[in-house]
Amino acid sequence: MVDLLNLKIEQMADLNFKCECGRTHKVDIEKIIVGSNILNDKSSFIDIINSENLFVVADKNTYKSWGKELIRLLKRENYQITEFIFQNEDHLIPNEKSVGRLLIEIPKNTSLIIGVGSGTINDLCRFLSYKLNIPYVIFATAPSMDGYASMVSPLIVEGFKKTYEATYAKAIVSDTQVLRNAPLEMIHAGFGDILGKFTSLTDWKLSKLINDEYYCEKTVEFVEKARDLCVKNAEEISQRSEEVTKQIMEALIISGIAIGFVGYSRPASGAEHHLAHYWEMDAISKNIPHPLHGNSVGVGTVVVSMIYQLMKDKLPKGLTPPDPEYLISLHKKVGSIYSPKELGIPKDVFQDSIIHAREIRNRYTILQLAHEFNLLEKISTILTDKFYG
Ligand SMILES: NC(=O)C1=CN([C@@H]2O[C@H](COP(=O)(O)OP(=O)(O)OC[C@H]3O[C@@H](n4cnc5c(N)ncnc54)[C@H](OP(=O)(O)O)[C@@H]3O)[C@@H](O)[C@H]2O)C=CC1
Ligand SMILES: O=C(CO)COP(=O)(O)O
Repeated sequence: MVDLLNLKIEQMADLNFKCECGRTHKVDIEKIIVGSNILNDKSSFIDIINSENLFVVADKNTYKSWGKELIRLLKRENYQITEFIFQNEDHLIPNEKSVGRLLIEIPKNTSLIIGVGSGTINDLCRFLSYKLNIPYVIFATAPSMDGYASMVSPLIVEGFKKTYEATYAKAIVSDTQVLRNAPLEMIHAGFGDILGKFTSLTDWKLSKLINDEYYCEKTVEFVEKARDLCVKNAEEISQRSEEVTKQIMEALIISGIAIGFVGYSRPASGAEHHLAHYWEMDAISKNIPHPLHGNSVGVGTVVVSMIYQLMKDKLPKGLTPPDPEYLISLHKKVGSIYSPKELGIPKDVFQDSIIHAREIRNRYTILQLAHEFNLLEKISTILTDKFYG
């Protein structure tokens, strides 16, 4: 039996074991690296790039943060490289236009796709890889979300954020020297995505108790252990030490692995994600900027924990919901935003999101339970007053 809770991150590559839950859990990722100054020691990752014709994808910022240096190194190693750097003036969106652009640019003889970036670049490269059946490796530039190790790609199609089946990265390569220098907001976003596990795991348990949904205790413990290590060191996050950056990155990778264990994003994504997706889609539909995914999830986690409090006499026995005051205290330690108003979510959008966010995914969460008790309007009014006055 695999001692899941005591594996080092690099030992999680290529896992395959039969779990007590009855399912076989797998990780089809050949290599996971969370190192330091790794371009100075190419032997740690170069074996993974055993293809000749590379298609390297980055955007303006990620090219600067790591892409340029990586491309220079790969050229020195005589790989054939076609590079495509998104030059968007605004935020790059994982939508039809971006997927189409990559399809236009990718050479026919590409044998490996290399993404240099965080969530959006990773999802675009993963989707391209899946559709074209060409492996991809992600060089991660920010510890901002938990999708590096997952096998799904949330994309915006016709304005709607939907999670598409995709594939694992062949390898995840990250360097704490690069990660710790990402904008602080992105590090806070990663922490927010990790905080989200307080409510996503509670929603999963809720559905197990109410609907007898499949539930894996080992997966839950695996995610909780990584989450709790980050939480323990929350105060140090803004100092960007290599050690804490590594803990955040590893927790994010573990959360992605948990998605793969289960086959869909249940361990990582509950009502807090549905609120975050709702806010993001609303902003995209109005062509206005939106907060980073993880920053929205971090706020959504506080909001959802308050919904749990408001619903406490309706919860099944044995469910322990997260405490909003505790979550707020963690945000304060980190210095991250915990109020939807401060995050820039318009009052009317917040009010509607409490009522309608449950509709964007077919997943049982506290929002669904509140809907069944006809309480969503009331909860929406209470929380809107609380945050917006
Ligand atoms: N597949 C999955 O399971 C998951 C996917 N996601 C998805 O990930 C996306 C969010 O990812 P997230 O990483 O938060 O945001 P983005 O990938 O959208 O990144 C925001 C911007 O930050 C910039 N950036 C990245 N790294 C650096 C760096 N080191 N230095 C300077 N700038 C940098 C980039 O530049 P620029 O401004 O030039 O664009 C980037 O576009 C969402 O679409 C979300 O749905 C989230 C969780 C799980
Ligand atoms: O963002 C995710 C996990 O952090 C993916 O979640 P969804 O399945 O809700 O798109």
